[in-house]
Amino acid sequence: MRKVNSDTATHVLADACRVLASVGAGERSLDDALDSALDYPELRRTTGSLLFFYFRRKRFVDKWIDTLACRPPRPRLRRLLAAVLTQIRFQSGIVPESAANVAVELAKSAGNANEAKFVNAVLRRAVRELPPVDDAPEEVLPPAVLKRWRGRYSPEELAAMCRAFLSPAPFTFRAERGFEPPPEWEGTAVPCRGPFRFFESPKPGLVLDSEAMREGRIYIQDPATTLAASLPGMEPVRRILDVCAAPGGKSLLLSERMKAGTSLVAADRSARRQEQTKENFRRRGLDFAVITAEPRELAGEFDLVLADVPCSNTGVFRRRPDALWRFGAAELRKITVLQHSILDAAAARVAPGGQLVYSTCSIEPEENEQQAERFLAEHPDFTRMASEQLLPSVESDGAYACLLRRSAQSMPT
Ligand SMILES: C[S@@+](CC[C@H](N)C(=O)[O-])C[C@H]1O[C@@H](n2cnc3c(N)ncnc32)[C@H](O)[C@@H]1O
Repeated sequence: MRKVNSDTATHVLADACRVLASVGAGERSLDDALDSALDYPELRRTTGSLLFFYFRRKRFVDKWIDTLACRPPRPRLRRLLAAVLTQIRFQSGIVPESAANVAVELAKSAGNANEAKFVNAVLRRAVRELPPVDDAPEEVLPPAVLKRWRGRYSPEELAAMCRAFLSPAPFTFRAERGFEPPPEWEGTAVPCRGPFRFFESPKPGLVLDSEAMREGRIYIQDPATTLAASLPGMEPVRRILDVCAAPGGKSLLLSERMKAGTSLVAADRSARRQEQTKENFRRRGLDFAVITAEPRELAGEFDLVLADVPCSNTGVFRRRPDALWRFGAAELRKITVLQHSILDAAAARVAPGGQLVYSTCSIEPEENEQQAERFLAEHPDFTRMASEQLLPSVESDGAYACLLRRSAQSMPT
């Protein structure tokens, strides 16, 4: 086992606590918190990895804290215990006693001797009595999610989803036509929709640091993203609008399918995310228009409109395990109202006879089929041409996409 430099270990643990405080009771995503709450951004990977383990095993770790502590720890100490117990039980490269020592020193440095004593007592016991780990869905999935999914999936499907939740997602990337990953990347082809080429590699460092990455010849993406981009027919399409484009992943996929002379407008409400869209297009040598605007502020008529809307992310829990812990009835209501308004705004930009693709990375019916049903009931000039959902598995993320066509006879909006 690796003995980690104690400064590094202290910084990682302290930053993990900061990020957990910033995530709070579910107001912020783990990715956003990692982007903004770190004192040591150079250690982001290590801190992120620890917190990914935590959100996959949150149910176990939280229960363990309750068993070990004779009284409920105050939030600051609970966060410290959550982080260090995750290291002790789930991070195989870490010596449990060293992790415990670092946590006790951190508690001491906060200046409260009683708190440090408490942390010391809890952790000495934890290291002596490592409890067995159970991978059953009721020991892993957040209760709110388990309750919903039990009604929808068979025990076998639920167990498979749980296995996927517990396994870190493989590092996958899309390669442009004609690009072959060099042998040292040890890339293996991954199945996907449409004419795209996806690979999995156990060497993310080599891939991320490559010339091909800088030139945009490859793009880090999950194969499930090809579902939305492979549905529309491209033959009559000359004008494309992506209303939720940032950071450009699906626009890039469409660019591989579009005919010469087709234009694409990539719109998104987030100026910050659009900087990344611009950079992704620049690397690829694409001169698509990038605009910052809300979907309802957009104008013009397009042969193909893509609405890849914000969602609960329940289909991408392998990459965002914290999303399942943020999921709840109130969040679902809020996000479906937003999706409804974005889909309506996107539909208004579809030319008569044009196509509309609605997509999410959720597997909740309210965000997928039920949105499509509501839309069709309110827009009789649209017809559903196809729709499909992928369930998350150890091979790919979950996704949903629906292709709608506007009648050629309908009046322009
Ligand atoms: C799922 S992401 C899009 C991912 C993108 N299509 C890709 O493949 O790279 C959803 C996007 O919707 C945008 N969005 C547009 N209108 C929004 C609104 N009113 N509220 C929140 N997000 C909105 C977000 O900024 C975000 O970039």
